[in-house]
Amino acid sequence: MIKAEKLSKSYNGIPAVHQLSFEVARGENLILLGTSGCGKTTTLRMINRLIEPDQGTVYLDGKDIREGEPETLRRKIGYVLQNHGLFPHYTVAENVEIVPRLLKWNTKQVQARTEELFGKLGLDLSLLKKHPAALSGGQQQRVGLARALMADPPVLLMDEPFGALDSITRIGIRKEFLELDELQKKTIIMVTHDIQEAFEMGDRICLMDKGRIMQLGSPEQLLFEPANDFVKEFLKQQHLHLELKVLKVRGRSAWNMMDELGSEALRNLLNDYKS
Ligand SMILES: Nc1ncnc2c1ncn2[C@@H]1O[C@H](COP(=O)(O)OP(=O)(O)OP(=O)(O)O)[C@@H](O)[C@H]1O
Repeated sequence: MIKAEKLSKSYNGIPAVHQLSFEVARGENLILLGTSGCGKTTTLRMINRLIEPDQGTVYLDGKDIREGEPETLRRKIGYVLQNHGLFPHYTVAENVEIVPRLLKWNTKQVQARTEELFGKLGLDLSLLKKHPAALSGGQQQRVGLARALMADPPVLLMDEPFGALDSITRIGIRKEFLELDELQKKTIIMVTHDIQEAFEMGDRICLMDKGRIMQLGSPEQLLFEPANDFVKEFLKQQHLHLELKVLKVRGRSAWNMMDELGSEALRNLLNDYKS
């Protein structure tokens, strides 16, 4: 569905992203994970042409994204910005109507889609008249998602979508996102620096450092088959917690997994639970 081929981007001669290549299958959730400044946002923004790469190509369904107009591309790709990215001087209604207005939907269509999405996202319709500042962080984030989903784009890019929320709200809203039917079939690329979040939400994780991919693989692969010392070190502190998360998320028998993977730490922990 999405293929990035040897993407590079420098700012003032300093490389931010270097020769990055990856593919994302239809319906897959790919997480771009890494510390601040490793090039996650630059990578994400090269996919919807908010940033043009110095080198390399992005393909959407086999077609070079530079071939059409950026606006046409962005209708196929929803974008949830860091800190919700709502326009502060627009009401909530005006914010969510931006793309439908561009697509010249009539008022009835806009209203029906807004009501549908607000229902699914647990947002009260009375919020439509308010300005973003009058909403809680969780509500703002949901409105940001609603705005990105209005035209039902097949691809969704999310840049630290939960970054501004406190940790309790964050866990709750993450769970809601995972269960939302609107997101089930979408191809999602999400940026985060939160390791737990990456392991909970990603089908695959692209761990980056200094503009390069350190490892791209399933959560299990990163945990149990780290490609290098960087990956090992990056996950070290939270390893046990992540092992349990992987088991829970994948819904597989912990004992089978343990035999397959032979993880000593997990074996000890499960033995503790058993006794
Ligand atoms: N417009 C710009 N001008 C100059 N340098 C930039 C610009 N945008 C990004 N950079 C630099 O490029 C590098 C990668 O930035 P990027 O925002 O892609 O990283 P990131 O991993 O998303 O970081 P964060 O998690 O902090 O958002 C950083 O060193 C950053 O300072």
